[in-house]
Amino acid sequence: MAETMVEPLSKPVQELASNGGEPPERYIYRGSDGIAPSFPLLEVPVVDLSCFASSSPLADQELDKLRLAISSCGCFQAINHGMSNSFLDQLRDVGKTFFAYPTEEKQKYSRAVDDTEGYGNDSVLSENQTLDWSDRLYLIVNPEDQRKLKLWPQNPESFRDVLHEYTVKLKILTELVLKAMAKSLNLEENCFFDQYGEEASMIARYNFYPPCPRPDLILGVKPHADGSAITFLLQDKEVEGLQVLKDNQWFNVPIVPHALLINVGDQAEIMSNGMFKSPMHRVVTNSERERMTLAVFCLPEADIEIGPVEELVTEERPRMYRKIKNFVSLYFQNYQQGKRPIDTVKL
Ligand SMILES: O=C(O)CCC(=O)C(=O)O
Ligand SMILES: [Fe+2]
Repeated sequence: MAETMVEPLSKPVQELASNGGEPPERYIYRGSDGIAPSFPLLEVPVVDLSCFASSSPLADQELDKLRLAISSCGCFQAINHGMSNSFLDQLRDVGKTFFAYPTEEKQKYSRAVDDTEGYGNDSVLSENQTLDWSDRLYLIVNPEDQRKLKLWPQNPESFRDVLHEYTVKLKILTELVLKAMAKSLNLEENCFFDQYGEEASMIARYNFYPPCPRPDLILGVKPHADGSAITFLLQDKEVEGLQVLKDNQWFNVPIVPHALLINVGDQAEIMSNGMFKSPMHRVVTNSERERMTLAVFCLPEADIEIGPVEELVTEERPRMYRKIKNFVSLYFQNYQQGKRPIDTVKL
């Protein structure tokens, strides 16, 4: 995921927030899609993952729900994913504890100017880029031999174990979900998983959004679609902020306690020949409360060529995307220039 930086890292947003005053110009969002004072709520389907794990009589019904969800809004709330509430709380707690430390402690894990991994904020790739109102901790968690442990916080003490355990669990869930996505279209269950590969990468990103003095002018994350195959998002337990674009309108994504929000990324849209939608989404800020989320991006192995599954290319539905390897490298080149990376592989 090499990005080319044009200037050194800027101040943590957390410091800007605690210093008060008017936020710097570079954070003001100038998109035409504006930030209204309120938004309608999106009805995100809730899918019971336990129905896919065994030969449940409810499997067919749940597969229909899954297909409808990811071919319309591009995301669903996954419940019965096999992780306890207390474990999800621990995952949130280690992140919140880390971001609550003084800057010096966090900066032990700072990302290098020419890297994406570590503690830091929005990578500055162009002079006129609008910055996101968030600080992050971005870590490759899989394959395990690619972990850079020097960037993994040693405090709180349980941080590394908890994130490791989450990775192991999500690896299993990724396979389950990719197979269910194939079955929901009556395809051979391995058709997406084979393209994804056994040694796929998983990248974890803790997103920390300090309270923002101008939620009417500033976004936590600019509009984007994920470059992954699928993304798991552990939302903040109490504070909303995520919005999804549907029918050209922004909707708030509700918090479903104990659920994981799973969304389709560009690479699953490509593999499904556009049957599944990689939704545009963004994060709004609020002036009262901080918010923290944990996103895990699941990316197909970089040297496997991905492309639309042949069964999904028909006369009525011609091939929409060309085959591509290492989609992620192309992703960043286009994203910060305000282009949708997936458009560059459209036929
Ligand atoms: O924090 C959120 O709700 C979403 C973050 C997100 O979209 C991302 O990290 O790609
Ligand atoms: Fe995202």
